[in-house]
Amino acid sequence: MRDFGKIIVGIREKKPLVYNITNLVVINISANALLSIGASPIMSFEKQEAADLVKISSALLINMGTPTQDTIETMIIAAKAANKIGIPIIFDPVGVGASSFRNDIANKILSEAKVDILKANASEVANLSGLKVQTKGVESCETIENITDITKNLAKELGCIVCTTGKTDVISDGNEVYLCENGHEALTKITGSGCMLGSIMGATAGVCGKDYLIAALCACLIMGISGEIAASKTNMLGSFQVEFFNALSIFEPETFNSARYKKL
Ligand SMILES: Nc1ncnc2c1ncn2[C@@H]1O[C@H](COP(=O)(O)OP(=O)(O)O)[C@@H](O)[C@H]1O
Ligand SMILES: Cc1ncsc1CCOP(=O)(O)O
Repeated sequence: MRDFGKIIVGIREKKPLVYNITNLVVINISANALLSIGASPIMSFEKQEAADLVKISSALLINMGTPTQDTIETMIIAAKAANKIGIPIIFDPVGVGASSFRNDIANKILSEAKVDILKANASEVANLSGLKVQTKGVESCETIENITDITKNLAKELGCIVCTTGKTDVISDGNEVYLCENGHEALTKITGSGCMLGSIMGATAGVCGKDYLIAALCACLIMGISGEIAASKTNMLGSFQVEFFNALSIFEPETFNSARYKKL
């Protein structure tokens, strides 16, 4: 089962600090997702402390879900500091394609910083790839053909790992491609599933050495399997969220026995 078990144990042992500059909708659930898996969260928007926070963190998560001029500046400062000391950056371009403001922000971040993992839903990945795909705010709303090739090509173009989420998650470094089939539809009915996945990717990337392809795949498996476990306990969406956190908190190396993924 590759090194997934080692990653989950590593998170519990190291308790990696994940510095989240994320959106206002998910700030609490993302912090709780990290705590549930055994990592440590810090959430901050203030540029004056960005460089100091990077110094003590194992990974940086940048999520542009509720962008403001100020937070974007903080993201750029933090990202440059992260590049300097070599901690991984996970970038979630939430809602790119919905407004030209968001498109400009995503392009600015990608041109001014070296992102290690770009994690986005299919509409966002398609838009970043230059396809004019209809987007419904922050949700993916079209089935995009050839998403595997689009993901691989974007990874090659950006020189980073790209993880496209959906019923099947596609993860590529531009050469290798993994497909992760774990997950549950209930994950699409609560806000913040994709955002929590980005934060969890911060935890996996923070303990995986430099193998960010496996870190991204591992986070997708953790998310998908935990979603499946939660859905097996309840069909109520409120309880689903509680069960999802419960599943994260008792996730063990053996839990990866339910992993459904393949390498193309
Ligand atoms: N139809 C689906 N069935 C099962 N799991 C899904 C489905 N759609 C998305 N997921 C899972 O939900 C999580 C969030 O993905 P997604 O909804 O694409 O992101 P976002 O919330 O950013 O739009 C991922 O772990 C993904 O695998
Ligand atoms: C609803 C909403 N609006 C701005 S950010 C956000 C949360 C999006 O979270 P996710 O893309 O993970 O569902």
